[in-house]
Amino acid sequence: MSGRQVKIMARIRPLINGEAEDDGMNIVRESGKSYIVVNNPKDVSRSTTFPFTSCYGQDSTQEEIFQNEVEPMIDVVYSGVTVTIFAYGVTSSGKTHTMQGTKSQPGIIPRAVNAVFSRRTENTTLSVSYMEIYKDEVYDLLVERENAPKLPVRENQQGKVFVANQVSIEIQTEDDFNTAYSDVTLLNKLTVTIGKLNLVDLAGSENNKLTGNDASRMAESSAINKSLSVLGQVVHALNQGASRIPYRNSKLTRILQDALGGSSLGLLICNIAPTLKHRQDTINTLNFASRAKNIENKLVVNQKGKYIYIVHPSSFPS
Ligand SMILES: Nc1ncnc2c1ncn2[C@@H]1O[C@H](COP(=O)(O)OP(=O)(O)OP(=O)(O)O)[C@@H](O)[C@H]1O
Repeated sequence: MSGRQVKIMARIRPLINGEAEDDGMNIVRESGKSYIVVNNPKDVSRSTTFPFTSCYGQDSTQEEIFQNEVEPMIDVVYSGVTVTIFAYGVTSSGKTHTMQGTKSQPGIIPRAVNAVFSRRTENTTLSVSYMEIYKDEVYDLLVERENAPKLPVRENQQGKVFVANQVSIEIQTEDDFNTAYSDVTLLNKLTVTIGKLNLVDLAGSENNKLTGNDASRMAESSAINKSLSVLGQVVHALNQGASRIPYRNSKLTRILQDALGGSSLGLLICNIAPTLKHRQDTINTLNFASRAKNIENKLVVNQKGKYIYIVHPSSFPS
């Protein structure tokens, strides 16, 4: 992580649902560097190349991603460092597979929880809370939806940002976590915070087509669009060492301010689909990553919804 606060990596998912192999993209590895080349079938000379510190191809495994990218970060969590891991990409690009996975191919969240439990001492307790950001307002998902009040985002005297009035439940075992987790997975999209480890599964980004005349949907799209766009600006500003980081411009970045800033480490995973059909989405996602890396590009993103799930370990003196 030397010096860089947010590392950016890419993962190309395998072909699914009868998709045919085509020459949509390939990974080039040269002199210790790796690049994703997004091909332009009409004009090969206009293919686009995106450099990444780490690229994972269609045959990558959940295990190697966890071992290479995530496990070293978990090792520092108990030493007090905040780590935030984001999965970003369009619908069906593999975000949920990467973060959550399946029973036979568990992803980052269950592996990270397992790793956190295995490093826990007798004096550590874990509790969970979870919340949703919807139209830039925060709701408690442990409270019945109809009764759920908007939760205020506050700052304590030390300037630490927190979500006030949140319900949290203690978990004693990994099974307790799995029970809570299986409930929350019904909710589609989530963020997990394990103490000082935040695992963030952003909802699908897609081209921002604000069509139709459904005012509520348009408000939703535009709030989501803004929060992702601000996230890009925050990641970019952190990487640049800027003096002003625009955390306050959205609830998502405000809540993650403590996680993203200071001495924290981050990993942004860009999930992409392999075929030419997804070419424009892929370019949008990689542009998002590039923007964070200060490569000149434009960003147009949209996102459907956002849920946040938090596990807090606390240590007590023995
Ligand atoms: N690395 C992978 N290996 C095997 N299958 C994968 C992989 N990545 C994605 N898939 C499969 O591709 C499909 C879409 O992936 P996934 O549901 O993770 O996408 P998503 O980005 O979370 O989409 P959405 O934003 O719509 O929730 C799923 O059926 C998933 O199992």
